[in-house]
Amino acid sequence: MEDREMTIPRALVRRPSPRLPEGLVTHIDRSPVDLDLAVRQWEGYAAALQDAGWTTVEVEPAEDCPDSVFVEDTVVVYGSVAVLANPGAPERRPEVAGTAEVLEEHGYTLVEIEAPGTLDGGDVLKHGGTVWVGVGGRTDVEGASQLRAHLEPLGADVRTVPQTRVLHLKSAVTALPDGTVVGHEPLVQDPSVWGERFLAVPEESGAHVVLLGGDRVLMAADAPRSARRFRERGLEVVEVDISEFEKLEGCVTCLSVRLRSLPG
Ligand SMILES: CN(C)C(=N)NCCC[C@H](N)C(=O)O
Repeated sequence: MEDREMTIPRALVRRPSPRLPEGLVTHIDRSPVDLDLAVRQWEGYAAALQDAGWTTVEVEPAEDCPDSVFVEDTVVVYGSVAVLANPGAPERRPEVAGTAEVLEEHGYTLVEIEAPGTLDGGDVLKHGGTVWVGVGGRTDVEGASQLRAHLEPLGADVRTVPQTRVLHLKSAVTALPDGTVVGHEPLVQDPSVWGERFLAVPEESGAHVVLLGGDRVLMAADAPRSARRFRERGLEVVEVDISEFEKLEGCVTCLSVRLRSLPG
């Protein structure tokens, strides 16, 4: 693999299904989703990635899968290995094939989480060589241990974290570029897992950041106080409105999979 290829920043995204409004809700009450607005918000999200220098790669849309826009849940990418998820919600399992296809075309080595283990990509937070896996919701102990078996030979330090208060681990916490783990405390099961590196943020959506490279982060527009704190820490914050996806327990992380080392 050439160095140039190692550094092309690309991100998988998947256009919303016309059935998006039927997407799953688990921890919140259902409210109507405006499909046209959702499509515009998705386009705005993809444009924000592109403006930040990312080439977006579209996974073939899965029209019959309401939650398929949340492409993050279908895979965990580590270097040139793609660990295909076995989503904890059976209705989401057909989403995985489309992600597998595009990653195979791009030269990734595919491995998979096999039943009876379950694992959703949204339960996996990576930073540096550490991989935290939220267990207790969509991801079970067996799924987490299969992930460990795939990633530890690659040098990852895989740690499990209890996770039941929200849908996914990354609904509760994500990491800033310097490795600070941000979370809205009422939703974080055990902040002591992260010790000194944990930073409480005042809004639920303030806990969700996508790292765009350097000091730039992408986050939802409905967490202005958290955004201000990040700016005070020297970060450049890009905000996008994703209200329609939040109605389905989605957040900014769920809508893409960043491929820093995509070969070819
Ligand atoms: C970090 N998060 C939250 C995610 N990666 N995924 C959100 C999936 C939402 C979907 N309605 C579902 O219930 O599966």
